Amino acid sequence: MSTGISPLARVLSRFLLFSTLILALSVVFKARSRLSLLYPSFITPPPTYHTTMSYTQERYIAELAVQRASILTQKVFFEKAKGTVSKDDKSPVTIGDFGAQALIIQAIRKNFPNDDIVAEEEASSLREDKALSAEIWRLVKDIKLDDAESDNILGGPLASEESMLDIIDEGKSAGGAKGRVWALDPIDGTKGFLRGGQYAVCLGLIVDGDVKVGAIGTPNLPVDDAATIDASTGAQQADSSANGVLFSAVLGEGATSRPLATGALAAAKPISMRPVADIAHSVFCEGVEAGHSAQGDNAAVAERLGITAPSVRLDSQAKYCSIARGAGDIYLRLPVKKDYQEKIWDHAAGDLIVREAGGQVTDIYGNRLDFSKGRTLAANKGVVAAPAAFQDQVIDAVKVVLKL
Ligand SMILES: Nc1ncnc2c1ncn2[C@@H]1O[C@H](COP(=O)(O)O)[C@@H](OP(=O)(O)O)[C@H]1O
Ligand SMILES: [Mg+2]
Ligand SMILES: [Mg+2]
Ligand SMILES: [Mg+2]
Repeated sequence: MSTGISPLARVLSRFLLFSTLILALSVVFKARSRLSLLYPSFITPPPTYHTTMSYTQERYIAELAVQRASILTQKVFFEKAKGTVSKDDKSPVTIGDFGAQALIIQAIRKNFPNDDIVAEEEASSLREDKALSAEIWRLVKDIKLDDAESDNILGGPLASEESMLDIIDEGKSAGGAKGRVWALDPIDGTKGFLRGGQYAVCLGLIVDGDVKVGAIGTPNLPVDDAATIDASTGAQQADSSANGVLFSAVLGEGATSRPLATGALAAAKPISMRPVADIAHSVFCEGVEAGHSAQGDNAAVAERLGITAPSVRLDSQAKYCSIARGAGDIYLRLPVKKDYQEKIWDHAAGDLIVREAGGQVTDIYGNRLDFSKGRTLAANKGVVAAPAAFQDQVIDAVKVVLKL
């Protein structure tokens, strides 16, 4: 049966419908583009403004994580659980190094799961040494901050011995010039730690090759920023016996120190390098270990600068922290071995803390440390840190002594 509509009428009506649709669409587009001249936001999404990131959360997590790991290192020291294994670079690796690395990586993973991590230690030797692994787990499993909320923020206790080993191995990133990379030295100055001297728990955040955040725990430095330095023991001497400091910095926002606490963070105060009128009256820091510290060359540089005060010898990034709060003025780390490449975890946090406290940090040629080259500072040799106004003068002396 016929419907009464001819095929021609059907084609015509479809054509009409189609052209009405096209017309309607063009009217809408015209109106939108006109409107967008007056109210761009009507069409275009509002522009996103890239303000300077404050890294508040990163600083907070770094400080808390370093604080919790420092509690472990102290526990390990006081229990005298000094089991060590040998590593390729012959530096002792202790229970504290592995345990602190696991605790800090867990905190980073919990809060910033997509970030890369470059950490000093790896778990392969532990997987072969079941007794050492079990001993580390015994000490790590109960470590927590007194403040439950803060501890929760870090992810609470680790789940198991096996997951602890896996977490330790999450610090194997290659680093480089792109993205967010945490540089972690769970115990810097392991030899100082074993001697009961200075050591530091160090964590830095590098974004696109630039250090943005640094946090360092120094459990054996006096809380008092103004404590005097005893050159013979290489440590600051405080009137009170309160030890344990947490330093931190964010690029462009200054450096602070606060007492290392066992729960929530203690109150922080700003720190800065002390004013130096004449470089000859300054004090310089250097490493204790002759294998890392060219003490003869350092002394020759000091002599050229007219410095007569004896050097202060400290292990670890406690040297950066000390000059950043005015306990000493210059840090000299001239190369001992020609081919040695400094590791990024030995410098990232300290470099930023000193610069934010009014200092300058360069290599022996006067070039800024370049954290974009991977796991090492492949583009630099040695380290020289000094009050910014005197950096050139110190570098000139270094160049003469090292015949650069
Ligand atoms: N030949 C060398 N030159 C410079 N630094 C070296 C070195 N051999 C090892 N180191 C590094 O020196 C760090 C200690 O520095 P300092 O002597 O200032 O305390 C060690 O960190 P760890 O103790 O974390 O292994 C290690 O990475
Ligand atoms: Mg080491
Ligand atoms: Mg180190
Ligand atoms: Mg270390």
